[in-house]
Amino acid sequence: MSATDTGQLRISAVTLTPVAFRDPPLLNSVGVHEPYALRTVVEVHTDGGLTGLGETYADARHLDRLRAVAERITGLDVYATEELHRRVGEVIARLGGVGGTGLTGMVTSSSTVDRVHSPFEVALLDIQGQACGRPVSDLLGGAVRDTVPFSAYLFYKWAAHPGAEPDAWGAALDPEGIVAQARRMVGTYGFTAIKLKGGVLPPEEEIEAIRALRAEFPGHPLRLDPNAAWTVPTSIEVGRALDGVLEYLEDPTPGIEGMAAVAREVPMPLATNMCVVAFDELHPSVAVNAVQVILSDHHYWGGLRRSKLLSGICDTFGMGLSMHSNSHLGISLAAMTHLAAATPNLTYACDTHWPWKTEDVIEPGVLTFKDGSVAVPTAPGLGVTLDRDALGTLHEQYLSSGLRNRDDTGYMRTVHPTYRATIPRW
Ligand SMILES: O=C([O-])[C@@H](O)[C@@H](O)[C@H](O)[C@@H](O)C(=O)[O-]
Ligand SMILES: [Mg+2]
Repeated sequence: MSATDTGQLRISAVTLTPVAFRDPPLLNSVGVHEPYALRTVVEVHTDGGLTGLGETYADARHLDRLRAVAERITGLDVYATEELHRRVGEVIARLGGVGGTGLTGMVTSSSTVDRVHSPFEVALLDIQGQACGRPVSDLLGGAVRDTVPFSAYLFYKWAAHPGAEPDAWGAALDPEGIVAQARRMVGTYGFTAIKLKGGVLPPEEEIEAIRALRAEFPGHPLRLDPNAAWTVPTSIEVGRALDGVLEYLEDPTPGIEGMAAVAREVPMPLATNMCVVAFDELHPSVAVNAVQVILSDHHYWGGLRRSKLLSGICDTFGMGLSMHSNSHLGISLAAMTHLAAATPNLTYACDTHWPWKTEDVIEPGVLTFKDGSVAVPTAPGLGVTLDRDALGTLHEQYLSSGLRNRDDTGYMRTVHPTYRATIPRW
């Protein structure tokens, strides 16, 4: 009788594969994206022959922590995700130190244990789903929607990486460029909501870009996210100028106190993936009503089940829930889609960097966009399959790229040597 038949599915080995995939020169408040984005593909193997997938960051310190956890979980029952979390905690306590993942290149104090736990938990849920023949969304309470809406994620960008040929998107450095980018992205994917990554140009220019988007897309909810590039007074000014235009304003200024000061004076909800990125930051934020919308992200909120816990907390305290994204691949998109499908109070279109990538590690065809939404996979587990050739190619790319940490600021300095990532800048 196999391990699956007896209900005993134990972890027999873990494979961690860092990969690098091409990324355009997208600008943000701390610099510019390097030619490659880094991710780690996590494969958890079981004695029953099933393998589960997870995807996470690949910055060097994070990878070291993943390796240490991988050694500690052999033999663990795949249903024992609480024990997994405990063991990850033990490993992180032994290794010492916090931070050090270059998560977004932004200020963050996200819990290290949750961040390291996440891809293993996702992989275990993938295995559980395969074992019982149900999609991961069923393990999270069942899909309450068949498709998950995502938003167009616009970036100011250069036409090309220094010394390279222009990419297919071209430059976007003014309102016309941003509107052209939006037309192309909405036209290709059918997105019904639009987010602009700000914090790049002086605020009045970004206000102008948002107004141009409003004129071009009168029915699309709009969001602006300057990643804490503005002071409190500037944030209030921008918030008031965009009254009635934005569905929410994301991280205008740093910190819970600063966000609370802005929230008291602007007409729209404030959202964050910077000042509340871990469970211990929820209470201080709720106490001063710093944010009205949390952008969840299973990669640093501790996986899919802990993201559901976050959704319950948001519900309890009357906060809205949206979803954050960094550069990611298909394993993450599958996990995000299952989670969003099974989270009733996730009422905003989720962020995704998906349109910016041209390479992946999964076999194509399962995750496709129609009218801006992705159909929730119905196959057992996450419903995606690794493309081993692609995985090998992107791993080779990781080795040859020489990149081992995300460093948007350092890369910007190679072009503008005096550049400083000043937060807030305006
Ligand atoms: O990829 C970027 O440049 C974004 O700025 C990313 O790092 C942020 O984490 C993210 O998209 C956000 O919403 O703040
Ligand atoms: Mg953000």
